[in-house]
Amino acid sequence: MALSGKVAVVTGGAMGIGRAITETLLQSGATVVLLDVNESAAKSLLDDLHKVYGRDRTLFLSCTVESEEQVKAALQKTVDTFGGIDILCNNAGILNEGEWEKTVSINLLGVIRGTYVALQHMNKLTGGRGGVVINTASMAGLGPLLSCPVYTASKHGVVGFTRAMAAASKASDYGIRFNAVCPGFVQTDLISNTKLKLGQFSHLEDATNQLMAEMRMLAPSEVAACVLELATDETKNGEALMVFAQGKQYVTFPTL
Ligand SMILES: NC(=O)c1ccc[n+]([C@@H]2O[C@H](COP(=O)([O-])OP(=O)(O)OC[C@H]3O[C@@H](n4cnc5c(N)ncnc54)[C@H](O)[C@@H]3O)[C@@H](O)[C@H]2O)c1
Ligand SMILES: CC/C=C\C[C@H](O)/C=C/C=C\C=C\C=C\[C@@H](O)[C@@H](O)C/C=C\CCC(=O)O
Repeated sequence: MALSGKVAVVTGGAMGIGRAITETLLQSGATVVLLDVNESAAKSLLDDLHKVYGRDRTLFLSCTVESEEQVKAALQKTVDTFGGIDILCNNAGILNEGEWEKTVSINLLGVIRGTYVALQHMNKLTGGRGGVVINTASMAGLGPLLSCPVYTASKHGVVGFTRAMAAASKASDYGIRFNAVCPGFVQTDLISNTKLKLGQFSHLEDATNQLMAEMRMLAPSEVAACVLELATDETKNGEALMVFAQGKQYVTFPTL
């Protein structure tokens, strides 16, 4: 299988897109460590996964991506348990325009934190074995969602950070590829009760619902399949892969 012998870490791996990524990577032969704050969801998922994949290829570690200490401990535990890290999926994210600082803290700072801590373990220049980092951005990381400006900003930041890290890694010979997956609307808890999550922009919910209807919904597994493509195609570095109901498309960015 494509990922046999590989060790993957998935943040926000207990639910939604992260759960689908976890399952897809396991199906491809990887060992998966899922980090999440939702212990009940994670433990329920682990029970299901153990029945299918056994107990030796999955591990749940309670960890918020907002905490440097917890992320460092979780990734060290991963290395101590499984010998290294080959794939990091910075997937954890929230939608909350009312608590916009928390949105930035999780969606953007959490991606930066996970990347920088994992770099210490993955970088070939510091004893790592290289690998790939896949960041879950959004179509809102490529174009503005009028009802959630801060979420949009956080996801634009994820795309920019991913592309810059890809260039830095290539120029520095870290041996690590960096890519972003940019889904449209996906049927998960994140898009439930959006009116509450839009804060001062809740009056724009209808416009977003209209866009949702136009773009139609994705299943989490469709996003996970694109994550697997970015993980296994070693020609992909610095890419942003758009995923929408009609298909998928790599973004062509302007050359400055
Ligand atoms: N659902 C969509 O329409 C959509 C579209 C594009 C991108 N995304 C992005 O996909 C990612 C996953 O979202 P989802 O739709 O699966 O939502 P979800 O709410 O179903 O899952 C998010 C997971 O992240 C976990 N999480 C939240 N805060 C955390 C933290 N501080 N530390 C660790 N884990 C944390 C949650 O417990 C949950 O398990 C997010 O980055 C989101 O922005 C979602
Ligand atoms: C309320 C937010 C819910 C979920 C956030 C999640 O990340 C999903 C995002 C899904 C889609 C985002 C689309 C962003 C589109 C913008 O670029 C918009 O300004 C363009 C409008 C229509 C695009 C169609 C077109 O350009 O032809």
